[in-house]
Amino acid sequence: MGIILAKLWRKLTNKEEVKIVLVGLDNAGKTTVLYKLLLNEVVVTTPTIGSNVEDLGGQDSLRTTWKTYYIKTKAVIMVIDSTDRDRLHISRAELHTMMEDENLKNAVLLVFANKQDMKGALTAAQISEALNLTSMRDRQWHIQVSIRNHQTF
Ligand SMILES: Nc1nc2c(ncn2[C@@H]2O[C@H](COP(=O)(O)OP(=O)(O)OP(=O)(O)O)[C@@H](O)[C@H]2O)c(=O)[nH]1
Ligand SMILES: [Mg+2]
Repeated sequence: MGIILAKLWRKLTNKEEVKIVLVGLDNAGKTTVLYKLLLNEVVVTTPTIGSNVEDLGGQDSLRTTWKTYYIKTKAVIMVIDSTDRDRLHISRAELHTMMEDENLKNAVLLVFANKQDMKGALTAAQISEALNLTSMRDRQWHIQVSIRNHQTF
């Protein structure tokens, strides 16, 4: 995760400061991912690249606040609980609605298919299809599965 993001940041920013928002439904794993991310950032990223990471709460009532963070956002990371099949359609709706926001017109998108260590986790291809990622033709997007091993949890 750290390496991928470091590459993404470098590619995106050429060492400029970049704002990334981290979204996803409640329980997707955003705070967990952010914690891992910040540990990597302290060691690898901070000395060379400024960054501003926002982890936005995913509960239903909090999702309307997401858009207040979009201004000047260069990248969106949407964390998905890969076992949460029943709510993938909600993630899809939230994703497509948010990416229509004018402030996110040029933002790149990383879908992070989290909880791959859990039984019944959907694959990147299945999640990609459920989220209808291929419909986003003018968007630079990538889907990444988590590579966390089971012992971590
Ligand atoms: N097995 C497993 N559990 C995970 C993984 N990532 C997160 N979790 C667990 O999922 C639960 C929710 O994680 P959080 O990081 O709090 O989720 P969140 O997206 O920040 O949730 P909100 O703050 O409510 O929006 C916690 O119990 C985590 O330990 C993972 O990759 N595998
Ligand atoms: Mg959280």
